[in-house]
Amino acid sequence: MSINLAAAKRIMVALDYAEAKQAEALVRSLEGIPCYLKVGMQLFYSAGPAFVQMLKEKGYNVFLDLKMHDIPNTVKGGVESIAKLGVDMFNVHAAGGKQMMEAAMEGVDKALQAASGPKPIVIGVTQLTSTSQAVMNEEIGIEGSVEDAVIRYARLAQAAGLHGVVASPLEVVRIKETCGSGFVTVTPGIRPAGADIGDQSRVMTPEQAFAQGTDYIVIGRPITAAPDPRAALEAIIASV
Ligand SMILES: O=c1ccn([C@@H]2O[C@H](COP(=O)(O)O)[C@@H](O)[C@H]2O)c(=O)[nH]1
Repeated sequence: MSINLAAAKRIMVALDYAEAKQAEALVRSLEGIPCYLKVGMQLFYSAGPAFVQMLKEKGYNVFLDLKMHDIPNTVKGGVESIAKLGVDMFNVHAAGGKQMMEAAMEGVDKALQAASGPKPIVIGVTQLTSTSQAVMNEEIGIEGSVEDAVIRYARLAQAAGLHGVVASPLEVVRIKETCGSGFVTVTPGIRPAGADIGDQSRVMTPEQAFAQGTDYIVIGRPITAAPDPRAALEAIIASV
């Protein structure tokens, strides 16, 4: 089967596993498909930097999804450590504020002064795709629409010098209108038609998400929990 390489590069597979050996088996099963690989907190906390370095040695683009959110000085230090790993993308919570996001960018510059390498794409998490309108208003206590909240975070992230945001595909058109087409959007909350939504709330299919103009889609369980993950990824690639 021939693979649409351009589409594959814009699909991030979430390696949400407890142990390195499970993630390694998944990566082996996807061999030859140039998808992005996303390492989140579950795998990073157990497998650590060595796992990220192994993916980089295999030539993968890696998104380190640790969603940093702390005081500016701590985030700057954390970013210095992860920028030295040579990841292609990482993120911080936009809710940490402009000063915290600026500190993240300073952390990148400091790491790259010490060890030269390509500059990672730094993105801000807006409203988690598991957060519904009701949860945001009634539990978290943020007023207004989710879309407006996402746009405020996106503007703040852009003002702090970040390259883009994580949001749901439902907000992509407004993010691009507000921040420009070059402002990167990374969209989880992706479910092929008929797939179980699980804990996600703001969802679209892969085809719909790309039709909104998103740059990257993030997909975990529809691939990792499939009986044949490679076939699931190939079907998604073929659908977009
Ligand atoms: O708002 C966000 C930010 C990050 N994620 C991450 O994306 C994947 C989605 O996995 P699925 O199994 O496809 O639901 C997961 O690693 C999340 O931590 C997100 O879903 N929403």
